[in-house]
Amino acid sequence: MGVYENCEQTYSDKELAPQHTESIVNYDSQPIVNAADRVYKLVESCSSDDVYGNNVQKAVSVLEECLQKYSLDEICIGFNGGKDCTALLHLYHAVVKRKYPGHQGKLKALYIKSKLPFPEVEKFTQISRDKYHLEMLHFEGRIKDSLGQLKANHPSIKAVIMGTRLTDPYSSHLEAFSMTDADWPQFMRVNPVLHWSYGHVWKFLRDLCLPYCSLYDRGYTSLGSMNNTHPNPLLQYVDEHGVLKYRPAYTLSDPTKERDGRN
Ligand SMILES: Cc1cc2nc3c(=O)[nH]c(=O)nc-3n(C[C@H](O)[C@H](O)[C@H](O)COP(=O)(O)OP(=O)(O)OC[C@H]3O[C@@H](n4cnc5c(N)ncnc54)[C@H](O)[C@@H]3O)c2cc1C
Repeated sequence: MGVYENCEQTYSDKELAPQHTESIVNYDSQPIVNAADRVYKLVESCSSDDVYGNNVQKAVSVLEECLQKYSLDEICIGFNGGKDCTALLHLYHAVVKRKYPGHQGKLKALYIKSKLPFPEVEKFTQISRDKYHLEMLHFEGRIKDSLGQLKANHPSIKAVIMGTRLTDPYSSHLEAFSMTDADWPQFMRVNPVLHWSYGHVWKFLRDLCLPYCSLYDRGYTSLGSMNNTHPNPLLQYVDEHGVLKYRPAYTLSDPTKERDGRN
């Protein structure tokens, strides 16, 4: 598993676990190397009534439009280790590979560290940095202040690609390309996965065998900081030994309860 050898169990590891050998799994051991081929194959083969496939297609075309409007130097992806931007990072990587096949440089990623980050999130962002060859633009503290520092320290950046979905708080008015609000540091917010559902994000991560933060396999369905995030109570169960456990995030059946572990 290369870079992932020391990391906590991911979905991909679980699929390889010995107890699962009786089932047939479409496992991709090199999902990042094969990103462009697999993503574009998915997009090219989807039918008009396939909501998931159409959402992936839409995300790819928003990213392609972004790459027409801005150079790679003018773009960074907002990456905090959450599931939405994990799916998005893979899409961005795939679209860049398709448009610039010989590109060897690093993609810029913005990571604003919260006051009390989960160590698992920190670790996952580092693993992703190495695996996707990211240049991390690292800040700490409030998002708004950090964006002010981003503008001052990296004046070439004009657009931030984000994993925001319409169901996120205060996001229902957003479009694929929306400037930040007038009282925020000015960046173009690029929102390729706005119309994705909770289930679409998990389908994408699991179908493409992408690594994701291990907290999601321990019942967390939406990640904030350590002081305001818990496993989702809807995923709780008691095992045969009477031990309280949590099912993985992708098993959550009611997507409206995604943030039930956050306060
Ligand atoms: C670039 C940017 C521009 C913003 N502009 C505005 C604005 O104009 N007006 C306003 O009211 N609020 C703005 N916000 C705040 C935003 O609306 C959310 O409040 C914030 O993203 C946290 O939401 P969440 O907890 O739901 O996180 P998420 O659902 O995880 O956030 C959605 C997406 O934002 C990005 N993101 C979130 N947190 C981070 C982080 N710590 N480091 C890097 N990327 C991150 C990721 O791409 C993530 O997928 C902005 C945030 C960012 C990162």
